[in-house]
Amino acid sequence: MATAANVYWDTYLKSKVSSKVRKSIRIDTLKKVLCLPVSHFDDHHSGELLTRMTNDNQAIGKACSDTMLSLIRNPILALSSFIYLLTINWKLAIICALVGPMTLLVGGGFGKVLRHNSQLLQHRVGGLTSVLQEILGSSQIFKPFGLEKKLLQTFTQNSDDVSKFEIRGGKIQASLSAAANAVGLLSFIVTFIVGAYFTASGSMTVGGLIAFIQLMNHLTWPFTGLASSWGELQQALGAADRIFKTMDERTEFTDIPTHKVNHEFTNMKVDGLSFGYTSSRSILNNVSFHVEAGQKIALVGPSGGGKTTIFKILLGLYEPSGGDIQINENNIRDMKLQELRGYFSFVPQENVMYSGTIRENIACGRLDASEEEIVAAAGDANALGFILELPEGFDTHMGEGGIRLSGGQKQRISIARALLRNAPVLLLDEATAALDNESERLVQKALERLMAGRTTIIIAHKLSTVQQADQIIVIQNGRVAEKGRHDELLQSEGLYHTLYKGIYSESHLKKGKPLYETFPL
Ligand SMILES: Nc1ncnc2c1ncn2[C@@H]1O[C@H](COP(=O)(O)OP(=O)(O)OP(=O)(O)O)[C@@H](O)[C@H]1O
Repeated sequence: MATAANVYWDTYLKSKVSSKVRKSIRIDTLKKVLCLPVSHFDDHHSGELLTRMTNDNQAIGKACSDTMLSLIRNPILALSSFIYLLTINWKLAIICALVGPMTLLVGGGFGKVLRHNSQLLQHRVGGLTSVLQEILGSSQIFKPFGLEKKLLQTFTQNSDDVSKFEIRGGKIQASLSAAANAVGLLSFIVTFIVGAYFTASGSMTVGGLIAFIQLMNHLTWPFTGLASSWGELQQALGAADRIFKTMDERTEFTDIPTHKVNHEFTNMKVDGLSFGYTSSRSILNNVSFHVEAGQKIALVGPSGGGKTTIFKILLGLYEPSGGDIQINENNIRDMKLQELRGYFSFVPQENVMYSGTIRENIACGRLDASEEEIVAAAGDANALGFILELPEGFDTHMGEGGIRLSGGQKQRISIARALLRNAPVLLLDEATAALDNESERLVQKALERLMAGRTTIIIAHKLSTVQQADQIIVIQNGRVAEKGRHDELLQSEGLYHTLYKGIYSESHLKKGKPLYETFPL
């Protein structure tokens, strides 16, 4: 009964400790990840961060239970056995105890190699996880393009690489165990020979030798076990190194901040803005424009010119390398990031949906919004109709395993979020994906409501949006090529005129309607 209870508590407590440690590391790592700047995600594969949260976390959890226990328990066992053996024959006990330093030497040597291998292995596991993530998230593309074979090949190559380091790790661990056992066996043989000599010379009885040999096992196996545990500890320390590396990364915030919307907005001045994602390539050069409260500003220009980059800087996702941005006459460099972000609602082109209910997805706009406010935002975003038609309405689950919404429906959820946020400046990256007429009409109406009375900066693709703007800023190769209203820019016959002609002229000859509905090309 006592043994059964002992086994129960031993297993239960070890798993409890391991689980608590893993949970705490998982949460601390995620807290850190949430505070990392966007640039970190440009340079690191998400698979790497995933392995920190899974494999590395697992290794540390194990080390904190089984390994740590054996590192504490085994020396105590060895020490008590040693004291007992001393009472039988102190000379033989000292010879026998030499097993200790020898196994520790073996454990230390192999442990270093194991730690290095574990670093290399986890790096490859990170790569493999990233490849797997990409494959799982791209079924809409790899199936029509018939990429199954190519993806399998890429995955197999990465998997082979992981397997190579796993097998190498197994070999090192096996060598460590074999060497520790060999040391144990050697110590047994030496003790037996010396013991036999002591017995023959009369300084030890046969009974004493038999008792000694039976008991010495309790001295040698804790040490051989210690060598394996040492190896495991080294692998866990490798995992801890990687987690600490993430923990030491530079963050945007020291702790998860509280965000609040800033309702007061009078103007924004962007003066001589310069920026490059890397020091070797400049993306924005001396970009300047002013925005007054209530204005609609359209950013247009050829692809890759830097329009989205301007949004990223306004949202504080990247720091400008030169120039100034002032909001209400205050330089954004002197603001906290949460204060800066509090001026904006952002509607991206790609509508990101989280797993959770439709209600939760809309409430991302303002987490403390009431049910009435959520319903009203859905109504204004023309989303209420389709939400109420769903069997579970606002409680319908989205994301993996949940409902899949159409492109237009997702856009309307995104608009509802922005309406709920009710920030004074709207940053809108107009969608280029074509919707059917009815869906387009519903999205357009929702956007009109969202923009009404709100300062708006739009990365514009639709001709109608551009024509209605108070100011059009044409961005080309990271510079402001032209600024002005639609008519003024057409008259000046610059880049805007060329882009406009490109979408308008041919159809104008035919039906008086634009050839393309998006602008610019
Ligand atoms: N995270 C990044 N790291 C490095 N370069 C980037 C990054 N994001 C964008 N770029 C580069 O910056 C340049 C400007 O990109 P940006 O997305 O701002 O252009 P854009 O005018 O919005 O283009 P589009 O109209 O096609 O969306 C491009 O050459 C792009 O390759």
